[in-house]
Amino acid sequence: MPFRNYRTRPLAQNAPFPTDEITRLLDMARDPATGLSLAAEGQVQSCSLDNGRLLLTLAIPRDKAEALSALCPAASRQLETLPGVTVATIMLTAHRPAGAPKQAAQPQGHRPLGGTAPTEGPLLPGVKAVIAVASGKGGVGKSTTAVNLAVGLGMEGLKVGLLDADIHGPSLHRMLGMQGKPEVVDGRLQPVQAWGITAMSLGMLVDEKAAMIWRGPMVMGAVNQLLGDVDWGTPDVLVVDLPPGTGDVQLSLIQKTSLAGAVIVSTPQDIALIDARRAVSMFEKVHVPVLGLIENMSYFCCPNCGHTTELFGHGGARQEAEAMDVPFLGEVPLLADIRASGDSGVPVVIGAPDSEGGRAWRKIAHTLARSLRAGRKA
Ligand SMILES: Nc1ncnc2c1ncn2[C@@H]1O[C@H](COP(=O)(O)OP(=O)(O)OP(=O)(O)O)[C@@H](O)[C@H]1O
Repeated sequence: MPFRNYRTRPLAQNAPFPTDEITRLLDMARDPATGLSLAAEGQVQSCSLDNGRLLLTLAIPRDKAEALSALCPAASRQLETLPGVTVATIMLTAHRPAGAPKQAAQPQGHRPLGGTAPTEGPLLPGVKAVIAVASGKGGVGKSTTAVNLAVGLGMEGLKVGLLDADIHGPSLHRMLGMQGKPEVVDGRLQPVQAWGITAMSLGMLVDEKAAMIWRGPMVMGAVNQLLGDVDWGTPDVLVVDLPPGTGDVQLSLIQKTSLAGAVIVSTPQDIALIDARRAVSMFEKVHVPVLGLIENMSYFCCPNCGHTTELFGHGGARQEAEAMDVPFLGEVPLLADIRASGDSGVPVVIGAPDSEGGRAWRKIAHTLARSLRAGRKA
């Protein structure tokens, strides 16, 4: 079994990952009827050990996903015989079988992390509302917005979950200051508590460099698992931070959950607004209500003299929202404090709730909370 891109963390003291031993143990959980095994079919994407919790991510052929996921519980038990391992979790992501023709991207059925049987049907049955935070263009502050909105909704008294579905660049765990690996209880990943909400990011589970090169089906497999295999409980709202653009993750999320709506983040720059328009139009085409547009990095306010500069122009998102007939939710300035809060893991709505940035996001969270409570569009 090829071991590529795995993180070398000692399993037992000072020992490297015993790759041959892992392969041998996975092979012991072979299906006697078909001869299939995770060792023969899987490619290791990442492998890590933290406080006795082993997390192994395997890429498997898409057409064997169901048969192989059924082997996960037995394979996990085998891995738990390794020294230093108390709980082993196997996460499966799918890839196209070699030589198979490319197909239009389609989300796959939900495949469990080691422990439970495959399930069908809509994911997130206990979640009352799912809100996507999206942007057409990268780097406009979508993740920063998702974090501050989610925590802001929590401050409004709602029970909130936050999912980082930005598979190619997960960052929420850092913005929330989350460390270590999530717990696994009864084969289900437990979201981590931070600042009054619960959150889960792929960045806590796999090697980020490995995830960066994942292609369509693997990305969608990972999203399905983050939705279906995490014990989200019964939050009032699950905020999902999407990757920029209109690709596989957006498609998977739309097909696998019933989205209550999408919030689009843009800077006032023309180029970002053109992409924001594309994002709005994608959600409208699939009948997902656009809850509104947020203008981030709206203007720069000098912390020394208070002078305001409109670095990327100003007011473009408000005009765009009017032109597209979607609500304008508000503008957030470009502030050094906001950048610093993202790096320090303390969201600005917590660290500086009365700063300009803190006030702006709390106001938007208030508007969204009101509309969620009223069960109607903001
Ligand atoms: N209003 C703001 N003021 C200052 N810095 C900001 C602001 N919004 C975001 N940033 C900073 O800009 C950078 C990019 O933000 P963020 O990661 O939220 O963008 P993104 O749109 O999610 O990016 P990606 O496309 O990579 O997912 C981060 O360093 C963040 O701290």
